[in-house]
Amino acid sequence: MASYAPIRPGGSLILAWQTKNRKVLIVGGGQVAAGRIVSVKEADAQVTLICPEDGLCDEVKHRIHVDKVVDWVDRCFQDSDLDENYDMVLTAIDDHEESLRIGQLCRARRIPVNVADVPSMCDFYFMSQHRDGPLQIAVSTNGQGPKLANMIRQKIAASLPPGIGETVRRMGILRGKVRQWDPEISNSGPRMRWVTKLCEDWGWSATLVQTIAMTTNAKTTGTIYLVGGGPGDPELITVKAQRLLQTADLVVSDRLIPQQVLDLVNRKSDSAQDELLEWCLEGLKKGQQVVRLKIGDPLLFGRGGEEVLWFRDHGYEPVLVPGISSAFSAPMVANIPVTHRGTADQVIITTGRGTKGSMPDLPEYHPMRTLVVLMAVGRATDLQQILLSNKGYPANTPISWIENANCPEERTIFSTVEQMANVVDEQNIVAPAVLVVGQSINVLNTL
Ligand SMILES: C[C@@]1(CC(=O)O)C2=NC(=C\c3[nH]c(c(CCC(=O)O)c3CC(=O)O)Cc3[nH]c(c(CC(=O)O)c3CCC(=O)O)/C=C3\N/C(=C\2)[C@@H](CCC(=O)O)[C@]3(C)CC(=O)O)/[C@H]1CCC(=O)O
Ligand SMILES: NC(=O)c1ccc[n+]([C@@H]2O[C@H](COP(=O)([O-])OP(=O)(O)OC[C@H]3O[C@@H](n4cnc5c(N)ncnc54)[C@H](O)[C@@H]3O)[C@@H](O)[C@H]2O)c1
Repeated sequence: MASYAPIRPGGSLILAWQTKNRKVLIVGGGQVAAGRIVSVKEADAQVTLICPEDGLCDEVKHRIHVDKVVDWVDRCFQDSDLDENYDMVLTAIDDHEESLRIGQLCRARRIPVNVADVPSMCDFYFMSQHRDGPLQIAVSTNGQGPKLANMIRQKIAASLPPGIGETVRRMGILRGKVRQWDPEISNSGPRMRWVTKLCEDWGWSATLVQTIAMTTNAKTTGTIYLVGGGPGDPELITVKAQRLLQTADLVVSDRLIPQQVLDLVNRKSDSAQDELLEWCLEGLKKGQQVVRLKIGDPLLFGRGGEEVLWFRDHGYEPVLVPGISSAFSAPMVANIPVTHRGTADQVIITTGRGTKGSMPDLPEYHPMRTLVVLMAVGRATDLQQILLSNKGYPANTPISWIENANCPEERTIFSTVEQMANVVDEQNIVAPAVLVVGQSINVLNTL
Protein backbone atom coordinates (compact mmCIF):
# COMPACT_ATOMS: atom_id res chain seq x y z
CA MET A 1 0.00 0.00 0.00
CA ALA A 2 1.25 3.48 -0.83
CA SER A 3 2.01 5.66 2.17
CA TYR A 4 0.88 9.27 2.20
CA ALA A 5 1.76 12.25 4.37
CA PRO A 6 -0.24 12.18 7.61
CA ILE A 7 -2.84 14.91 8.15
CA ARG A 8 -1.92 17.09 11.13
CA PRO A 9 -4.99 19.14 12.11
CA GLY A 10 -4.94 22.32 14.19
CA GLY A 11 -2.91 24.57 11.87
CA SER A 12 -3.94 27.47 9.71
CA LEU A 13 -4.04 27.66 5.94
CA ILE A 14 -0.88 29.36 4.68
CA LEU A 15 -1.46 31.29 1.48
CA ALA A 16 -0.03 34.15 -0.52
CA TRP A 17 -3.23 36.19 -0.75
CA GLN A 18 -3.43 38.27 -3.93
CA THR A 19 -4.83 41.66 -2.88
CA LYS A 20 -3.87 43.87 -5.80
CA ASN A 21 -6.49 46.67 -6.07
CA ARG A 22 -8.62 44.96 -3.42
CA LYS A 23 -10.34 47.29 -0.96
CA VAL A 24 -8.92 47.02 2.52
CA LEU A 25 -10.24 48.94 5.56
CA ILE A 26 -7.91 49.65 8.47
CA VAL A 27 -9.49 50.92 11.67
CA GLY A 28 -7.08 52.72 13.99
CA GLY A 29 -3.98 54.84 13.42
CA GLY A 30 -1.35 53.67 15.91
CA GLN A 31 1.82 51.64 15.43
CA VAL A 32 -0.01 48.39 14.68
CA ALA A 33 -2.04 50.16 11.97
CA ALA A 34 1.23 51.56 10.57
CA GLY A 35 2.59 48.01 10.22
CA ARG A 36 -0.65 46.86 8.55
CA ILE A 37 -0.41 49.69 6.00
CA VAL A 38 3.05 48.51 4.96
CA SER A 39 1.93 44.88 4.69
CA VAL A 40 -1.14 45.54 2.57
CA LYS A 41 0.39 48.26 0.40
CA GLU A 42 3.31 45.94 -0.44
CA ALA A 43 0.59 43.62 -1.70
CA ASP A 44 -0.82 46.48 -3.85
CA ALA A 45 -4.15 46.79 -2.05
CA GLN A 46 -6.27 49.95 -1.98
CA VAL A 47 -6.36 51.19 1.60
CA THR A 48 -8.91 53.24 3.51
CA LEU A 49 -7.96 54.13 7.08
CA ILE A 50 -10.48 55.35 9.62
CA CYS A 51 -9.14 57.10 12.72
CA PRO A 52 -9.54 60.52 14.33
CA GLU A 53 -6.61 62.87 13.63
CA ASP A 54 -5.39 62.98 17.24
CA GLY A 55 -4.95 59.19 17.16
CA LEU A 56 -2.58 59.10 14.19
CA CYS A 57 1.02 58.13 14.97
CA ASP A 58 3.83 59.78 13.00
CA GLU A 59 4.34 56.85 10.63
CA VAL A 60 0.64 56.69 9.70
CA LYS A 61 0.66 60.48 9.13
CA HIS A 62 3.63 59.99 6.80
CA ARG A 63 1.82 57.29 4.81
CA ILE A 64 -1.25 59.55 4.49
CA HIS A 65 0.36 62.91 3.74
CA VAL A 66 3.79 62.16 2.25
CA ASP A 67 3.52 58.75 0.57
CA LYS A 68 -0.18 59.39 -0.15
CA VAL A 69 -0.92 55.67 -0.24
CA VAL A 70 -3.91 55.75 2.12
CA ASP A 71 -7.41 57.27 1.87
CA TRP A 72 -7.93 58.65 5.33
CA VAL A 73 -11.28 59.27 7.06
CA ASP A 74 -10.89 61.59 10.08
CA ARG A 75 -13.29 60.10 12.63
CA CYS A 76 -14.11 56.99 14.62
CA PHE A 77 -15.50 53.86 12.98
CA GLN A 78 -19.25 53.76 12.16
CA ASP A 79 -21.21 50.62 11.27
CA SER A 80 -22.19 52.08 7.88
CA ASP A 81 -18.46 52.08 6.93
CA LEU A 82 -18.89 48.41 6.15
CA ASP A 83 -21.37 49.23 3.36
CA GLU A 84 -18.39 50.04 1.17
CA ASN A 85 -17.87 46.44 0.06
CA TYR A 86 -14.46 45.93 1.61
CA ASP A 87 -12.58 42.76 0.73
CA MET A 88 -10.80 42.77 4.07
CA VAL A 89 -10.99 44.63 7.38
CA LEU A 90 -8.15 45.10 9.85
CA THR A 91 -8.80 46.63 13.24
CA ALA A 92 -5.95 48.01 15.33
CA ILE A 93 -7.61 50.08 18.02
CA ASP A 94 -7.11 50.36 21.76
CA ASP A 95 -10.81 49.94 22.58
CA HIS A 96 -11.27 46.22 23.21
CA GLU A 97 -15.09 46.23 23.28
CA GLU A 98 -15.27 48.17 20.04
CA SER A 99 -12.69 45.84 18.48
CA LEU A 100 -14.82 42.83 19.31
CA ARG A 101 -17.95 44.53 18.01
CA ILE A 102 -16.32 45.45 14.67
CA GLY A 103 -15.03 41.89 14.40
CA GLN A 104 -18.54 40.52 14.88
CA LEU A 105 -20.02 42.93 12.35
CA CYS A 106 -17.49 41.73 9.78
CA ARG A 107 -18.20 38.12 10.58
CA ALA A 108 -21.92 38.74 10.06
CA ARG A 109 -21.15 40.19 6.65
CA ARG A 110 -18.61 37.49 5.83
CA ILE A 111 -15.83 40.04 5.37
CA PRO A 112 -12.45 38.50 6.26
CA VAL A 113 -11.23 40.32 9.37
CA ASN A 114 -8.13 40.59 11.56
CA VAL A 115 -8.73 42.02 15.03
CA ALA A 116 -5.28 42.92 16.37
CA ASP A 117 -6.06 42.35 20.04
CA VAL A 118 -8.50 39.43 19.74
CA PRO A 119 -6.89 36.41 18.06
CA SER A 120 -10.06 34.37 18.46
CA MET A 121 -11.89 36.93 16.31
CA CYS A 122 -9.29 36.77 13.50
CA ASP A 123 -10.10 35.02 10.23
CA PHE A 124 -6.37 35.19 9.48
CA TYR A 125 -3.23 36.17 11.36
CA PHE A 126 -0.40 38.33 10.15
CA MET A 127 2.92 36.60 9.90
CA SER A 128 6.45 37.68 10.59
CA GLN A 129 7.74 38.39 7.11
CA HIS A 130 10.91 38.76 5.09
CA ARG A 131 10.78 40.14 1.57
CA ASP A 132 13.48 40.34 -1.05
CA GLY A 133 12.02 41.18 -4.44
CA PRO A 134 9.39 38.57 -5.23
CA LEU A 135 10.79 36.20 -2.62
CA GLN A 136 8.48 36.19 0.41
CA ILE A 137 9.21 34.24 3.54
CA ALA A 138 6.68 34.31 6.34
CA VAL A 139 6.79 32.64 9.72
CA SER A 140 3.75 31.81 11.76
CA THR A 141 3.54 30.32 15.21
CA ASN A 142 -0.22 30.22 14.78
CA GLY A 143 -0.61 32.77 17.55
CA GLN A 144 1.58 30.94 20.06
CA GLY A 145 4.71 33.11 20.08
CA PRO A 146 4.83 36.24 17.90
CA LYS A 147 8.22 37.25 19.31
CA LEU A 148 9.59 33.81 18.51
CA ALA A 149 8.17 34.13 15.00
CA ASN A 150 10.15 37.35 14.68
CA MET A 151 13.37 35.66 15.86
CA ILE A 152 12.92 32.60 13.63
CA ARG A 153 12.22 34.81 10.64
CA GLN A 154 15.42 36.80 11.25
CA LYS A 155 17.46 33.63 11.50
CA ILE A 156 16.05 32.29 8.23
CA ALA A 157 16.63 35.61 6.45
CA ALA A 158 20.25 35.74 7.62
CA SER A 159 20.92 32.29 6.18
CA LEU A 160 19.89 33.20 2.63
CA PRO A 161 22.51 33.76 -0.09
CA PRO A 162 22.96 37.41 -1.09
CA GLY A 163 21.07 38.39 -4.24
CA ILE A 164 18.55 35.57 -3.92
CA GLY A 165 15.61 37.95 -4.44
CA GLU A 166 17.10 39.17 -7.72
CA THR A 167 17.69 35.57 -8.76
CA VAL A 168 14.04 34.77 -8.09
CA ARG A 169 12.98 37.85 -10.05
CA ARG A 170 15.04 36.84 -13.05
CA MET A 171 13.78 33.30 -12.86
CA GLY A 172 10.28 34.75 -13.25
CA ILE A 173 11.37 36.60 -16.39
CA LEU A 174 12.99 33.48 -17.75
CA ARG A 175 9.89 31.37 -17.12
CA GLY A 176 7.86 33.97 -18.98
CA LYS A 177 10.29 33.72 -21.90
CA VAL A 178 10.09 29.95 -21.97
CA ARG A 179 6.31 30.23 -22.16
CA GLN A 180 6.65 32.73 -25.01
CA TRP A 181 8.89 30.36 -26.91
CA ASP A 182 6.20 27.78 -26.82
CA PRO A 183 2.85 28.84 -25.40
CA GLU A 184 1.25 25.42 -26.06
CA ILE A 185 -0.59 24.31 -22.92
CA SER A 186 0.24 20.72 -23.83
CA ASN A 187 3.98 21.45 -23.50
CA SER A 188 3.65 22.46 -19.88
CA GLY A 189 5.24 19.16 -18.83
CA PRO A 190 8.56 19.62 -20.70
CA ARG A 191 8.64 23.30 -19.71
CA MET A 192 8.27 22.45 -16.04
CA ARG A 193 10.87 19.69 -16.23
CA TRP A 194 13.31 22.11 -17.83
CA VAL A 195 12.83 24.80 -15.18
CA THR A 196 13.18 22.18 -12.46
CA LYS A 197 16.38 20.85 -13.98
CA LEU A 198 17.78 24.34 -14.33
CA CYS A 199 17.10 25.12 -10.67
CA GLU A 200 18.60 21.82 -9.56
CA ASP A 201 21.68 22.13 -11.75
CA TRP A 202 22.55 25.68 -10.77
CA GLY A 203 21.03 25.64 -7.31
CA TRP A 204 21.88 28.51 -5.03
CA SER A 205 24.57 29.91 -7.23
CA ALA A 206 22.77 33.21 -7.54
CA THR A 207 25.06 34.68 -10.10
CA LEU A 208 24.76 31.72 -12.37
CA VAL A 209 21.04 31.61 -12.23
CA GLN A 210 21.23 35.25 -13.21
CA THR A 211 23.36 34.33 -16.17
CA ILE A 212 20.57 32.57 -17.95
CA ALA A 213 18.04 35.23 -17.18
CA MET A 214 16.74 37.64 -19.72
CA THR A 215 15.92 41.21 -18.87
CA THR A 216 14.61 44.00 -20.99
CA ASN A 217 16.47 47.16 -19.97
CA ALA A 218 17.12 48.61 -23.41
CA LYS A 219 20.39 50.45 -24.01
CA THR A 220 21.10 52.72 -26.96
CA THR A 221 23.56 50.53 -28.87
CA GLY A 222 23.47 46.77 -28.79
CA THR A 223 26.65 44.79 -28.32
CA ILE A 224 27.12 41.08 -28.77
CA TYR A 225 29.60 39.25 -26.58
CA LEU A 226 30.67 35.75 -27.50
CA VAL A 227 31.54 34.36 -24.12
CA GLY A 228 33.18 31.10 -23.09
CA GLY A 229 31.31 29.59 -20.17
CA GLY A 230 34.04 27.11 -19.25
CA PRO A 231 33.75 23.37 -18.77
CA GLY A 232 30.78 23.21 -16.40
CA ASP A 233 31.98 24.13 -12.93
CA PRO A 234 30.39 27.53 -12.18
CA GLU A 235 33.65 28.62 -10.54
CA LEU A 236 35.61 28.03 -13.72
CA ILE A 237 34.36 31.01 -15.67
CA THR A 238 36.42 34.17 -16.02
CA VAL A 239 35.77 37.26 -13.93
CA LYS A 240 35.02 39.13 -17.15
CA ALA A 241 32.50 36.52 -18.28
CA GLN A 242 30.82 36.61 -14.89
CA ARG A 243 30.56 40.40 -14.96
CA LEU A 244 29.06 40.37 -18.44
CA LEU A 245 26.60 37.66 -17.48
CA GLN A 246 25.47 39.68 -14.49
CA THR A 247 24.99 42.89 -16.41
CA ALA A 248 23.69 41.60 -19.77
CA ASP A 249 20.15 42.38 -20.85
CA LEU A 250 19.90 39.09 -22.65
CA VAL A 251 21.86 35.88 -22.38
CA VAL A 252 21.40 33.18 -24.99
CA SER A 253 23.00 29.91 -24.17
CA ASP A 254 23.00 26.46 -25.65
CA ARG A 255 24.69 24.82 -22.68
CA LEU A 256 22.06 25.89 -20.21
CA ILE A 257 19.12 25.36 -22.48
CA PRO A 258 18.86 21.59 -22.40
CA GLN A 259 17.33 19.33 -24.94
CA GLN A 260 13.74 19.69 -23.78
CA VAL A 261 13.68 23.35 -24.71
CA LEU A 262 15.72 22.88 -27.85
CA ASP A 263 13.04 20.38 -28.79
CA LEU A 264 10.46 23.09 -28.39
CA VAL A 265 12.55 25.39 -30.54
CA ASN A 266 13.12 22.77 -33.19
CA ARG A 267 9.52 22.68 -34.05
CA LYS A 268 9.62 26.33 -34.98
CA SER A 269 12.78 26.18 -37.01
CA ASP A 270 14.86 23.65 -38.85
CA SER A 271 17.94 24.62 -36.97
CA ALA A 272 18.05 25.40 -33.27
CA GLN A 273 21.40 27.13 -33.74
CA ASP A 274 19.89 29.65 -36.17
CA GLU A 275 17.02 30.28 -33.84
CA LEU A 276 19.39 31.06 -30.97
CA LEU A 277 21.28 33.53 -33.13
CA GLU A 278 18.02 35.14 -34.23
CA TRP A 279 17.15 35.73 -30.57
CA CYS A 280 20.49 37.47 -30.14
CA LEU A 281 19.77 39.62 -33.16
CA GLU A 282 16.36 40.56 -31.81
CA GLY A 283 18.03 41.80 -28.62
CA LEU A 284 20.71 43.68 -30.53
CA LYS A 285 18.09 45.47 -32.59
CA LYS A 286 16.48 46.66 -29.37
CA GLY A 287 19.86 48.03 -28.31
CA GLN A 288 20.50 45.37 -25.70
CA GLN A 289 23.78 44.07 -24.36
CA VAL A 290 23.60 40.47 -25.49
CA VAL A 291 25.74 37.61 -24.26
CA ARG A 292 25.98 34.52 -26.42
CA LEU A 293 27.18 31.97 -23.90
CA LYS A 294 29.08 28.98 -25.24
CA ILE A 295 30.35 26.01 -23.33
CA GLY A 296 34.14 25.82 -22.98
CA ASP A 297 35.95 28.30 -25.20
CA PRO A 298 33.97 29.80 -28.08
CA LEU A 299 36.76 29.37 -30.62
CA LEU A 300 37.85 25.82 -29.77
CA PHE A 301 35.40 23.41 -31.34
CA GLY A 302 32.70 25.85 -30.29
CA ARG A 303 31.68 27.04 -33.75
CA GLY A 304 32.45 30.53 -32.43
CA GLY A 305 34.19 31.52 -35.65
CA GLU A 306 31.03 30.73 -37.63
CA GLU A 307 28.99 32.84 -35.24
CA VAL A 308 31.40 35.78 -35.56
CA LEU A 309 30.94 35.62 -39.35
CA TRP A 310 27.16 35.37 -38.95
CA PHE A 311 27.01 38.44 -36.68
CA ARG A 312 29.31 40.35 -39.05
CA ASP A 313 26.92 39.59 -41.88
CA HIS A 314 24.20 41.17 -39.75
CA GLY A 315 26.26 44.27 -38.98
CA TYR A 316 27.61 43.45 -35.50
CA GLU A 317 31.20 42.68 -34.51
CA PRO A 318 31.19 40.34 -31.51
CA VAL A 319 33.44 40.97 -28.54
CA LEU A 320 35.19 37.68 -27.75
CA VAL A 321 35.66 36.51 -24.18
CA PRO A 322 37.69 33.32 -23.78
CA GLY A 323 36.64 30.40 -21.65
CA ILE A 324 38.46 27.39 -20.23
CA SER A 325 38.16 24.52 -22.66
CA SER A 326 37.73 20.98 -21.42
CA ALA A 327 40.69 20.23 -23.71
CA PHE A 328 42.82 21.68 -20.91
CA SER A 329 40.68 21.35 -17.82
CA ALA A 330 39.89 17.64 -18.35
CA PRO A 331 43.54 16.52 -18.48
CA MET A 332 44.11 18.63 -15.38
CA VAL A 333 41.31 16.78 -13.59
CA ALA A 334 43.21 13.57 -14.35
CA ASN A 335 46.53 15.07 -13.15
CA ILE A 336 47.97 15.04 -16.65
CA PRO A 337 50.45 17.82 -17.47
CA VAL A 338 49.83 17.96 -21.23
CA THR A 339 53.36 19.30 -21.62
CA HIS A 340 56.15 18.26 -19.28
CA ARG A 341 59.87 18.78 -19.66
CA GLY A 342 61.47 15.63 -20.99
CA THR A 343 58.13 13.86 -21.55
CA ALA A 344 55.90 15.95 -23.78
CA ASP A 345 56.82 19.10 -25.68
CA GLN A 346 53.68 19.41 -27.76
CA VAL A 347 49.96 18.87 -27.41
CA ILE A 348 47.57 18.31 -30.27
CA ILE A 349 43.88 18.94 -29.73
CA THR A 350 41.50 17.35 -32.15
CA THR A 351 38.01 15.93 -32.37
CA GLY A 352 36.64 12.46 -32.91
CA ARG A 353 33.80 13.87 -34.93
CA GLY A 354 34.77 16.20 -37.76
CA THR A 355 32.43 17.97 -40.17
CA LYS A 356 29.57 15.73 -41.28
CA GLY A 357 30.83 12.88 -39.11
CA SER A 358 34.25 12.64 -40.77
CA MET A 359 37.36 11.57 -38.83
CA PRO A 360 40.13 14.16 -38.83
CA ASP A 361 43.60 13.10 -39.94
CA LEU A 362 45.08 12.05 -36.61
CA PRO A 363 48.76 12.76 -35.91
CA GLU A 364 51.50 10.10 -36.08
CA TYR A 365 52.76 8.68 -32.82
CA HIS A 366 55.55 10.69 -31.25
CA PRO A 367 56.73 9.84 -27.74
CA MET A 368 56.89 13.55 -26.83
CA ARG A 369 53.36 14.34 -28.04
CA THR A 370 50.13 14.48 -26.02
CA LEU A 371 46.97 13.94 -28.00
CA VAL A 372 43.70 15.34 -26.65
CA VAL A 373 40.55 14.23 -28.44
CA LEU A 374 37.21 15.89 -27.76
CA MET A 375 33.90 14.27 -28.71
CA ALA A 376 35.62 10.91 -28.91
CA VAL A 377 33.39 8.49 -27.00
CA GLY A 378 31.18 7.44 -29.90
CA ARG A 379 34.25 6.94 -32.11
CA ALA A 380 36.42 4.99 -29.66
CA THR A 381 36.66 1.88 -31.86
CA ASP A 382 37.61 3.82 -35.00
CA LEU A 383 40.07 5.95 -33.07
CA GLN A 384 41.75 2.92 -31.52
CA GLN A 385 42.05 1.18 -34.84
CA ILE A 386 43.50 4.24 -36.61
CA LEU A 387 46.02 4.98 -33.86
CA LEU A 388 47.22 1.35 -33.73
CA SER A 389 47.15 0.46 -37.41
CA ASN A 390 47.84 3.72 -39.24
CA LYS A 391 49.57 6.05 -36.84
CA GLY A 392 52.16 3.84 -35.21
CA TYR A 393 50.91 4.08 -31.62
CA PRO A 394 52.41 1.32 -29.42
CA ALA A 395 49.62 -0.82 -27.96
CA ASN A 396 50.63 0.05 -24.39
CA THR A 397 50.57 3.86 -24.86
CA PRO A 398 48.71 5.22 -21.82
CA ILE A 399 45.28 6.74 -22.37
CA SER A 400 42.77 8.40 -20.09
CA TRP A 401 39.05 8.99 -20.46
CA ILE A 402 37.76 11.92 -18.43
CA GLU A 403 33.99 11.90 -18.31
CA ASN A 404 31.97 14.99 -17.22
CA ALA A 405 35.18 16.83 -16.36
CA ASN A 406 34.66 19.63 -13.82
CA CYS A 407 31.08 18.59 -13.15
CA PRO A 408 29.80 16.85 -10.03
CA GLU A 409 29.58 13.47 -11.85
CA GLU A 410 33.20 13.67 -13.01
CA ARG A 411 34.96 10.30 -13.61
CA THR A 412 38.49 9.46 -14.73
CA ILE A 413 39.53 6.13 -16.22
CA PHE A 414 43.08 5.12 -17.18
CA SER A 415 43.98 2.43 -19.69
CA THR A 416 46.04 1.85 -22.84
CA VAL A 417 45.42 2.47 -26.52
CA GLU A 418 44.92 -1.26 -26.99
CA GLN A 419 42.06 -1.24 -24.47
CA MET A 420 40.59 2.18 -25.04
CA ALA A 421 37.43 1.06 -26.87
CA ASN A 422 36.91 -1.86 -24.49
CA VAL A 423 36.93 0.33 -21.41
CA VAL A 424 34.28 2.57 -22.97
CA ASP A 425 31.96 -0.45 -23.09
CA GLU A 426 33.05 -2.01 -19.82
CA GLN A 427 32.86 1.19 -17.81
CA ASN A 428 29.91 2.55 -19.76
CA ILE A 429 31.63 5.84 -20.51
CA VAL A 430 29.28 8.39 -22.04
CA ALA A 431 29.60 11.85 -23.57
CA PRO A 432 30.78 14.39 -22.68
CA ALA A 433 34.18 12.79 -22.23
CA VAL A 434 37.69 13.81 -23.22
CA LEU A 435 40.32 11.32 -24.38
CA VAL A 436 43.99 11.92 -23.61
CA VAL A 437 46.69 9.80 -25.20
CA GLY A 438 50.41 9.97 -24.46
CA GLN A 439 53.26 9.37 -22.04
CA SER A 440 52.45 12.58 -20.11
CA ILE A 441 49.64 10.59 -18.44
CA ASN A 442 52.24 8.71 -16.39
CA VAL A 443 54.08 11.76 -15.08
CA LEU A 444 51.90 12.42 -12.03
CA ASN A 445 49.84 9.25 -12.01
CA THR A 446 51.29 6.04 -10.65
CA LEU A 447 49.28 3.45 -12.51
C1 LIG B 1 4.00 38.66 12.94
C2 LIG B 1 3.52 39.88 13.65
C3 LIG B 1 2.94 40.69 12.57
C4 LIG B 1 2.26 41.92 12.99
O1 LIG B 1 1.36 41.90 13.81
O2 LIG B 1 2.66 42.92 12.40
C5 LIG B 1 2.59 39.48 14.76
N1 LIG B 1 3.02 39.89 15.94
C6 LIG B 1 4.22 40.49 15.83
C7 LIG B 1 4.98 40.91 16.90
C8 LIG B 1 4.61 40.93 18.27
N2 LIG B 1 3.35 40.88 18.72
C9 LIG B 1 3.39 40.95 20.09
C10 LIG B 1 4.73 41.06 20.51
C11 LIG B 1 5.21 41.20 21.97
C12 LIG B 1 5.80 39.91 22.52
C13 LIG B 1 4.79 38.79 22.68
O3 LIG B 1 3.73 38.96 23.28
O4 LIG B 1 5.10 37.68 22.19
C14 LIG B 1 5.49 41.01 19.37
C15 LIG B 1 6.99 40.99 19.25
C16 LIG B 1 7.58 42.22 18.71
O5 LIG B 1 6.92 43.27 18.66
O6 LIG B 1 8.75 42.12 18.35
C17 LIG B 1 2.23 40.97 20.99
C18 LIG B 1 1.03 40.22 20.62
N3 LIG B 1 0.69 39.73 19.40
C19 LIG B 1 -0.52 39.14 19.48
C20 LIG B 1 -1.00 39.30 20.78
C21 LIG B 1 -2.38 38.86 21.24
C22 LIG B 1 -2.41 37.49 21.82
O7 LIG B 1 -1.50 36.65 21.67
O8 LIG B 1 -3.43 37.23 22.47
C23 LIG B 1 0.00 39.93 21.51
C24 LIG B 1 0.04 40.22 22.96
C25 LIG B 1 -0.56 41.58 23.24
C26 LIG B 1 -0.63 41.81 24.74
O9 LIG B 1 -0.15 40.99 25.51
O10 LIG B 1 -1.23 42.83 25.04
C27 LIG B 1 -1.21 38.48 18.42
C28 LIG B 1 -0.77 38.29 17.14
N4 LIG B 1 0.41 38.71 16.65
C29 LIG B 1 0.56 38.23 15.42
C30 LIG B 1 1.51 38.66 14.53
C31 LIG B 1 -0.44 37.19 15.13
C32 LIG B 1 0.15 35.81 15.44
C33 LIG B 1 1.37 35.48 14.60
C34 LIG B 1 2.16 34.31 15.08
O11 LIG B 1 2.11 33.89 16.22
O12 LIG B 1 2.91 33.78 14.26
C35 LIG B 1 -1.56 37.55 16.11
C36 LIG B 1 -2.29 36.36 16.67
C37 LIG B 1 -2.68 38.36 15.49
C38 LIG B 1 -2.34 39.22 14.38
O13 LIG B 1 -1.91 40.34 14.66
O14 LIG B 1 -2.53 38.83 13.23
C39 LIG B 1 4.64 40.61 14.41
C40 LIG B 1 6.04 40.02 14.11
C41 LIG B 1 7.03 41.14 14.12
C42 LIG B 1 8.20 40.90 13.33
O15 LIG B 1 8.27 40.00 12.52
O16 LIG B 1 9.12 41.71 13.48
N1 LIG C 1 -1.11 41.89 16.79
C1 LIG C 1 -0.06 42.36 17.35
O1 LIG C 1 1.04 41.92 17.06
C2 LIG C 1 -0.18 43.42 18.33
C3 LIG C 1 0.98 43.98 18.84
C4 LIG C 1 0.86 45.03 19.72
C5 LIG C 1 -0.40 45.46 20.08
N2 LIG C 1 -1.52 44.89 19.60
C6 LIG C 1 -2.87 45.38 19.90
O2 LIG C 1 -3.32 46.14 18.77
C7 LIG C 1 -4.08 47.28 19.17
C8 LIG C 1 -3.50 48.54 18.55
O3 LIG C 1 -2.17 48.74 18.98
P1 LIG C 1 -1.41 50.12 18.77
O4 LIG C 1 -0.09 49.98 19.43
O5 LIG C 1 -1.44 50.50 17.36
O6 LIG C 1 -2.33 51.04 19.63
P2 LIG C 1 -2.41 52.64 19.80
O7 LIG C 1 -3.00 52.89 21.14
O8 LIG C 1 -1.13 53.25 19.42
O9 LIG C 1 -3.44 53.02 18.69
C9 LIG C 1 -4.80 52.79 18.77
C10 LIG C 1 -5.44 53.60 17.67
O10 LIG C 1 -6.81 53.30 17.56
C11 LIG C 1 -7.53 54.50 17.34
N3 LIG C 1 -8.92 54.26 17.72
C12 LIG C 1 -9.43 53.93 18.94
N4 LIG C 1 -10.76 53.71 18.82
C13 LIG C 1 -11.09 53.91 17.53
C14 LIG C 1 -12.29 53.83 16.78
N5 LIG C 1 -13.44 53.49 17.37
N6 LIG C 1 -12.27 54.10 15.48
C15 LIG C 1 -11.11 54.43 14.86
N7 LIG C 1 -9.95 54.51 15.51
C16 LIG C 1 -9.92 54.25 16.81
C17 LIG C 1 -6.82 55.51 18.20
O11 LIG C 1 -7.13 56.84 17.79
C18 LIG C 1 -5.38 55.11 17.89
O12 LIG C 1 -5.00 55.68 16.68
C19 LIG C 1 -4.05 47.24 20.69
O13 LIG C 1 -5.27 46.68 21.12
C20 LIG C 1 -2.91 46.33 21.05
O14 LIG C 1 -3.16 45.61 22.25
C21 LIG C 1 -1.42 43.87 18.72
